[in-house]
Amino acid sequence: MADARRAPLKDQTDITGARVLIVEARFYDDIQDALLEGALAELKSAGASHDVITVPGALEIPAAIAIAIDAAETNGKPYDAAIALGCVVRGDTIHFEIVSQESSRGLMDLALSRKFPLGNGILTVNTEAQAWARARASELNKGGDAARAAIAMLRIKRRLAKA
Ligand SMILES: Nc1c(NC[C@H](O)[C@H](O)[C@H](O)CO)[nH]c(=O)[nH]c1=O
Ligand SMILES: CC(=O)[C@@H](O)COP(=O)(O)O
Repeated sequence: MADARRAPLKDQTDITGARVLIVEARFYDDIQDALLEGALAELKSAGASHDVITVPGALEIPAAIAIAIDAAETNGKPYDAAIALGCVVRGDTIHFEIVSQESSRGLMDLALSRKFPLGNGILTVNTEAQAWARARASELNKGGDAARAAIAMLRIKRRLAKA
């Protein structure tokens, strides 16, 4: 597997108190627990609060994020960033391509159209073994990767807003 270590980003713009939405697809419960553990550890070290919404599968994640963002804005408690977590494992049909590509496209559309800091932690793998290699709670955890990406984008957004 390609080296999963990431060069630490230099931007340390304060995001203490940021509200982060996590939308998780609990298709593989135990793998999801590991991804969520990795993401929560990153949010804790960044001083951000979080809410978790659970959906049936990865295909539902983008819509759930859009619904939750709008509801939070209406309630006067907007989210500052979002993290998508899930695991899509290839089966016997082309459904894998649909679920993995459409969930990813939906997240990208959201991030671009709303200029919204978002991390994609949806694993798209051929086997559960590949998923576990990317979900175990360590520096390889893709849940932690997605949280770091969302945090990095939020720091950029806040820094540029002050510029
Ligand atoms: N096969 C996987 C799915 N499939 C379900 C879809 O995400 C969706 O919930 C369904 O098509 C109804 O709209 N979801 C995963 O998250 N992981 C999979 O491996
Ligand atoms: C990613 C999926 O939807 C997949 O797990 C479904 O399996 P299959 O393609 O055999 O129906």
